[in-house]
Amino acid sequence: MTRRASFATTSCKQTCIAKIWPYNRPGHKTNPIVPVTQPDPAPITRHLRAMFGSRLLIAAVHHLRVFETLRIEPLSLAELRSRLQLSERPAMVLFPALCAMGLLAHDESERLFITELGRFLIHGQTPNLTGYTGLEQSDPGALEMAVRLKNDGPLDTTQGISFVKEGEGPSPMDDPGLARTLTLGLAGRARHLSPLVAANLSTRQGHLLDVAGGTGYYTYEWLLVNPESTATILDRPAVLTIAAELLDEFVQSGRPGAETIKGRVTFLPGDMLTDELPQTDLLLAASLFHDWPTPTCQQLAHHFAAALHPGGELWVHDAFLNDTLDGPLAVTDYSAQLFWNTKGRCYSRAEYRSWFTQAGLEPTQDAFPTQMDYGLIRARKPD
Ligand SMILES: C[S@@+](CC[C@H](N)C(=O)[O-])C[C@H]1O[C@@H](n2cnc3c(N)ncnc32)[C@H](O)[C@@H]1O
Repeated sequence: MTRRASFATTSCKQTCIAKIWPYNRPGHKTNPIVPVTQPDPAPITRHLRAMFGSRLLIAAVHHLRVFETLRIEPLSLAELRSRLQLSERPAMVLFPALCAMGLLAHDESERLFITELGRFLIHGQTPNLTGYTGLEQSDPGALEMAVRLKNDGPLDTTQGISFVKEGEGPSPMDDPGLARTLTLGLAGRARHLSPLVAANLSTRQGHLLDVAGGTGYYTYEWLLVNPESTATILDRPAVLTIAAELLDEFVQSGRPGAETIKGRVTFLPGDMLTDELPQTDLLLAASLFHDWPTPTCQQLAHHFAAALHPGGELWVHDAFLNDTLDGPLAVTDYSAQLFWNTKGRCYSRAEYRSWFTQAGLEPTQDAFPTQMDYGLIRARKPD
């Protein structure tokens, strides 16, 4: 879908009060605490992330010359990657984005080809728009995007990567000032989405492990809906300092039941990649996998599966690519933003399901949209 068409759909949502995903899903209790309607802020994040999609477009046309490479014949993803010398991650960010923009498509043999629209981006084609797009080719963001695509990330990683702690190297999440900035930067999103997530997660008496829980809002909201349950929030120590401050505020909010939450939450400072995880009934991975490359996601899926009791559930709250890897545009733009800022990207539900199956879990086919182009999927550990 083109950006224009996609935004046109959004603008209806923008002006209407979007209906939040039904709380009365069969088998799930209605959550009386969450208001039934509130506006979806997705247009704001879509416009923000469109900048990263623009950088991909300019880099593809002028610095990687994707359209020259494909002009003779359609190519498989593997062949195109090999000719452009792109690693898996940048390829899985760039080509779904160009498909979502309507510039490339897959033929019946899964080969990528240039669409009629995309032909305007072939140098030497008459008429073409490469002179016009070329006016932006020296934009610093586009130049840097080209570098990151070719290098699978920034050239200088000595200060560490946002939202990521891996191994012994420095991490912004272990620096008190940066951890505060980055965690509070996510607080508004978490505050808005957490009641929707809590309303869709299973309602049960038991324990929730919120891995890489950040602000902790997802846990606090779930505990409000599940007054007999307990929870653990695992994150880096500097992040949990902020989560504890936000919990104090939450407890004093005057919301019914909020005063009971403090005694039901455990903060667990640690490293989710290497530490043994506490056993749990539900495990929430909110905006977690998208910070990591595929092999780490596979490793995390095994690690999380091992932490679940039989019959326990792994829930993922994230933005998902189409299984056909051709959109949606809002998510390919988000994937470009994550590619720029983290070690990850957006993944399709099919990719998640394959990791969960390999880890011995049983993924369901359910998909529960929340807001801001996010949704929930889940997998169950067999009894
Ligand atoms: C994108 S944030 C998501 C936070 C929260 N789940 C949310 O949705 O708002 C990723 C979180 O992962 C945490 N994290 C990164 N590497 C980690 C590690 N090795 N162990 C534990 N937490 C880690 C970061 O500190 C950060 O809070």
